[in-house]
Amino acid sequence: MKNEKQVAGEKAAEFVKDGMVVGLGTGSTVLYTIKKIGERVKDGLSITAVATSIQTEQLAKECGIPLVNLADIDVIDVAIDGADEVDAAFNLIKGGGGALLREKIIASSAQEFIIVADSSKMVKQLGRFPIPVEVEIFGYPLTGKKIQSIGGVPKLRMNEGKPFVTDNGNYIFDCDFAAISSPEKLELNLNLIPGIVENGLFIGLVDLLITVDQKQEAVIQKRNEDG
Ligand SMILES: O=C(CO)[C@H](O)[C@H](O)COP(=O)(O)O
Repeated sequence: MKNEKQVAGEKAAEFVKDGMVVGLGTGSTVLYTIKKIGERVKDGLSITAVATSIQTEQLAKECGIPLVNLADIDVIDVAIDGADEVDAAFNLIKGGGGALLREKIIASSAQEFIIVADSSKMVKQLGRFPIPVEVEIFGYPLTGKKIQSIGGVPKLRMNEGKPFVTDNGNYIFDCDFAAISSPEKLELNLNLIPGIVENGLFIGLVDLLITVDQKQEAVIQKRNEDG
Protein backbone atom coordinates (compact mmCIF):
# COMPACT_ATOMS: atom_id res chain seq x y z
CA MET A 1 0.00 0.00 0.00
CA LYS A 2 1.19 3.51 -0.85
CA ASN A 3 1.95 5.83 2.06
CA GLU A 4 0.42 9.33 2.26
CA LYS A 5 3.52 11.06 0.94
CA GLN A 6 3.47 8.86 -2.15
CA VAL A 7 -0.27 9.37 -2.79
CA ALA A 8 -0.01 13.17 -2.54
CA GLY A 9 3.34 13.37 -4.31
CA GLU A 10 2.37 11.27 -7.31
CA LYS A 11 -0.93 13.11 -7.77
CA ALA A 12 0.91 16.39 -8.28
CA ALA A 13 2.77 14.98 -11.29
CA GLU A 14 -0.56 15.02 -13.18
CA PHE A 15 -0.41 18.84 -13.22
CA VAL A 16 2.73 18.83 -15.34
CA LYS A 17 2.00 19.21 -19.06
CA ASP A 18 4.04 19.12 -22.26
CA GLY A 19 6.24 22.16 -22.84
CA MET A 20 6.19 23.38 -19.24
CA VAL A 21 9.08 24.71 -17.18
CA VAL A 22 8.69 23.00 -13.80
CA GLY A 23 10.12 24.00 -10.40
CA LEU A 24 11.09 20.90 -8.46
CA GLY A 25 10.98 21.16 -4.66
CA THR A 26 12.99 19.29 -2.05
CA GLY A 27 12.10 16.55 0.42
CA SER A 28 10.63 13.10 0.91
CA THR A 29 7.13 13.95 -0.39
CA VAL A 30 8.03 15.78 -3.60
CA LEU A 31 10.51 12.96 -4.25
CA TYR A 32 7.50 10.91 -5.37
CA THR A 33 6.41 13.73 -7.70
CA ILE A 34 9.88 13.90 -9.23
CA LYS A 35 10.04 10.12 -9.74
CA LYS A 36 6.59 10.14 -11.38
CA ILE A 37 7.55 13.06 -13.64
CA GLY A 38 10.69 11.08 -14.56
CA GLU A 39 8.52 8.11 -15.60
CA ARG A 40 6.40 10.42 -17.74
CA VAL A 41 9.52 11.94 -19.35
CA LYS A 42 10.64 8.42 -20.29
CA ASP A 43 7.20 7.97 -21.89
CA GLY A 44 7.65 11.10 -24.01
CA LEU A 45 6.62 14.08 -21.83
CA SER A 46 8.69 17.07 -22.95
CA ILE A 47 9.54 19.50 -20.13
CA THR A 48 12.44 21.34 -18.58
CA ALA A 49 12.91 21.81 -14.86
CA VAL A 50 14.68 23.97 -12.28
CA ALA A 51 15.77 22.37 -9.00
CA THR A 52 15.48 23.93 -5.53
CA SER A 53 18.53 22.11 -4.13
CA ILE A 54 21.60 20.12 -5.06
CA GLN A 55 19.84 17.02 -3.69
CA THR A 56 16.88 17.56 -6.05
CA GLU A 57 19.19 18.34 -8.96
CA GLN A 58 20.84 14.94 -8.43
CA LEU A 59 17.49 13.13 -8.18
CA ALA A 60 16.12 14.86 -11.29
CA LYS A 61 19.23 13.83 -13.25
CA GLU A 62 18.84 10.22 -12.08
CA CYS A 63 15.20 10.34 -13.25
CA GLY A 64 16.18 11.68 -16.68
CA ILE A 65 14.48 15.08 -16.23
CA PRO A 66 16.21 17.81 -18.30
CA LEU A 67 17.36 20.70 -16.09
CA VAL A 68 17.94 24.37 -16.88
CA ASN A 69 19.45 27.20 -14.86
CA LEU A 70 17.04 29.64 -13.30
CA ALA A 71 19.07 32.46 -14.87
CA ASP A 72 18.26 31.12 -18.35
CA ILE A 73 14.46 31.12 -18.16
CA ASP A 74 11.77 33.78 -18.04
CA VAL A 75 8.82 31.80 -16.71
CA ILE A 76 8.25 28.89 -14.35
CA ASP A 77 4.86 27.41 -15.27
CA VAL A 78 4.40 25.32 -12.15
CA ALA A 79 6.42 24.66 -9.00
CA ILE A 80 5.72 21.66 -6.77
CA ASP A 81 7.11 21.30 -3.25
CA GLY A 82 6.51 19.83 0.20
CA ALA A 83 5.96 21.65 3.52
CA ASP A 84 6.64 21.21 7.21
CA GLU A 85 3.38 22.89 8.30
CA VAL A 86 0.29 24.10 6.40
CA ASP A 87 -2.43 26.20 8.06
CA ALA A 88 -6.06 26.66 7.01
CA ALA A 89 -5.15 29.69 4.83
CA PHE A 90 -2.44 27.57 3.15
CA ASN A 91 0.37 29.57 4.74
CA LEU A 92 3.42 27.40 5.27
CA ILE A 93 6.50 26.72 7.30
CA LYS A 94 9.19 25.26 5.06
CA GLY A 95 12.90 24.61 5.22
CA GLY A 96 13.07 21.42 7.27
CA GLY A 97 15.41 20.13 4.56
CA GLY A 98 17.37 23.39 4.52
CA ALA A 99 16.40 24.44 0.99
CA LEU A 100 14.09 27.34 1.92
CA LEU A 101 15.92 30.13 0.07
CA ARG A 102 15.90 28.50 -3.36
CA GLU A 103 12.44 27.08 -2.65
CA LYS A 104 11.04 30.55 -1.94
CA ILE A 105 12.72 32.11 -4.98
CA ILE A 106 11.19 29.44 -7.22
CA ALA A 107 7.76 29.34 -5.52
CA SER A 108 7.40 33.11 -5.72
CA SER A 109 8.35 33.12 -9.42
CA ALA A 110 6.00 30.31 -10.49
CA GLN A 111 2.68 30.89 -12.25
CA GLU A 112 1.22 28.11 -10.11
CA PHE A 113 2.58 26.80 -6.80
CA ILE A 114 1.43 23.35 -5.67
CA ILE A 115 2.10 21.92 -2.20
CA VAL A 116 2.10 18.19 -1.51
CA ALA A 117 1.68 17.24 2.14
CA ASP A 118 0.67 14.24 4.23
CA SER A 119 -2.03 14.80 6.86
CA SER A 120 0.49 15.25 9.70
CA LYS A 121 1.52 18.59 8.19
CA MET A 122 -1.93 20.22 8.56
CA VAL A 123 -2.21 22.58 11.57
CA LYS A 124 -4.70 25.12 12.90
CA GLN A 125 -1.96 27.60 13.69
CA LEU A 126 1.64 27.68 12.49
CA GLY A 127 4.44 27.42 15.03
CA ARG A 128 4.83 23.95 16.44
CA PHE A 129 7.57 23.36 13.87
CA PRO A 130 10.39 25.87 14.51
CA ILE A 131 10.83 28.34 11.63
CA PRO A 132 14.03 27.69 9.68
CA VAL A 133 15.86 30.99 9.16
CA GLU A 134 18.84 31.10 6.80
CA VAL A 135 21.56 33.51 7.97
CA GLU A 136 24.89 34.81 6.75
CA ILE A 137 27.74 33.13 8.64
CA PHE A 138 29.31 36.58 9.17
CA GLY A 139 28.07 37.78 12.56
CA TYR A 140 25.59 34.94 12.97
CA PRO A 141 25.60 35.02 16.83
CA LEU A 142 24.54 38.69 16.66
CA THR A 143 21.82 37.82 14.15
CA GLY A 144 20.63 35.14 16.62
CA LYS A 145 20.39 37.80 19.37
CA LYS A 146 18.27 40.01 17.10
CA ILE A 147 15.93 37.07 16.47
CA GLN A 148 15.62 36.71 20.26
CA SER A 149 14.79 40.41 20.54
CA ILE A 150 11.66 39.86 18.42
CA GLY A 151 10.52 36.88 20.51
CA GLY A 152 12.16 33.86 18.88
CA VAL A 153 14.33 31.16 20.42
CA PRO A 154 16.96 30.39 17.76
CA LYS A 155 18.82 27.08 17.73
CA LEU A 156 21.71 26.70 15.32
CA ARG A 157 21.07 23.68 13.08
CA MET A 158 23.85 21.10 13.42
CA ASN A 159 24.98 18.23 11.22
CA GLU A 160 27.42 15.61 12.52
CA GLY A 161 28.73 17.93 15.24
CA LYS A 162 29.22 20.94 12.94
CA PRO A 163 26.86 23.74 11.90
CA PHE A 164 24.69 22.68 8.95
CA VAL A 165 25.68 24.65 5.81
CA THR A 166 23.05 25.32 3.13
CA ASP A 167 23.58 24.97 -0.63
CA ASN A 168 24.13 28.75 -0.57
CA GLY A 169 26.94 28.57 2.02
CA ASN A 170 24.88 29.92 4.94
CA TYR A 171 23.81 28.67 8.40
CA ILE A 172 20.28 27.95 9.61
CA PHE A 173 18.69 28.93 12.93
CA ASP A 174 15.60 26.85 13.73
CA CYS A 175 13.52 29.44 15.59
CA ASP A 176 10.78 28.66 18.09
CA PHE A 177 8.20 31.47 18.11
CA ALA A 178 5.50 29.31 19.81
CA ALA A 179 2.01 29.72 18.25
CA ILE A 180 2.29 32.37 15.53
CA SER A 181 -0.67 34.77 15.55
CA SER A 182 0.42 36.84 12.54
CA PRO A 183 2.65 34.90 10.13
CA GLU A 184 2.50 37.80 7.63
CA LYS A 185 4.01 40.27 10.15
CA LEU A 186 6.57 37.80 11.41
CA GLU A 187 7.78 37.02 7.88
CA LEU A 188 8.39 40.71 7.24
CA ASN A 189 9.94 41.40 10.67
CA LEU A 190 12.37 38.53 10.29
CA ASN A 191 13.53 39.68 6.89
CA LEU A 192 14.16 43.20 8.25
CA ILE A 193 16.98 41.84 10.44
CA PRO A 194 20.40 42.36 8.83
CA GLY A 195 22.13 38.99 8.42
CA ILE A 196 18.93 37.09 7.70
CA VAL A 197 18.96 35.88 4.11
CA GLU A 198 15.46 34.34 4.13
CA ASN A 199 12.98 32.72 6.48
CA GLY A 200 10.79 29.65 6.11
CA LEU A 201 7.40 31.37 6.33
CA PHE A 202 5.69 31.12 2.92
CA ILE A 203 2.70 33.46 2.98
CA GLY A 204 0.03 33.70 0.29
CA LEU A 205 2.07 31.76 -2.25
CA VAL A 206 0.20 28.46 -2.51
CA ASP A 207 -2.37 28.01 -5.29
CA LEU A 208 -3.16 24.34 -4.83
CA LEU A 209 -2.77 21.97 -1.89
CA ILE A 210 -2.69 18.21 -2.42
CA THR A 211 -3.13 16.18 0.72
CA VAL A 212 -4.62 12.79 1.62
CA ASP A 213 -7.95 11.81 3.23
CA GLN A 214 -8.78 8.96 5.62
CA LYS A 215 -9.43 6.66 2.65
CA GLN A 216 -5.84 7.31 1.59
CA GLU A 217 -7.03 9.18 -1.49
CA ALA A 218 -5.54 12.41 -2.78
CA VAL A 219 -7.56 15.55 -2.04
CA ILE A 220 -6.97 18.66 -4.14
CA GLN A 221 -7.87 22.04 -2.64
CA LYS A 222 -7.60 25.48 -4.21
CA ARG A 223 -6.58 28.40 -2.00
CA ASN A 224 -9.46 30.67 -1.21
CA GLU A 225 -8.23 34.05 -2.52
CA ASP A 226 -10.54 35.88 -0.09
CA GLY A 227 -8.74 34.21 2.83
O1 LIG B 1 10.95 22.66 2.99
C1 LIG B 1 11.44 21.59 2.71
C2 LIG B 1 12.90 21.40 2.44
O2 LIG B 1 13.61 22.58 2.68
C3 LIG B 1 10.58 20.39 2.56
O3 LIG B 1 9.67 20.63 1.54
C4 LIG B 1 9.87 20.13 3.85
O4 LIG B 1 10.85 19.97 4.87
C5 LIG B 1 8.98 18.90 3.80
O5 LIG B 1 9.76 17.77 3.61
P1 LIG B 1 9.16 16.31 3.57
O6 LIG B 1 8.31 16.22 2.34
O7 LIG B 1 10.40 15.43 3.55
O8 LIG B 1 8.35 16.09 4.83
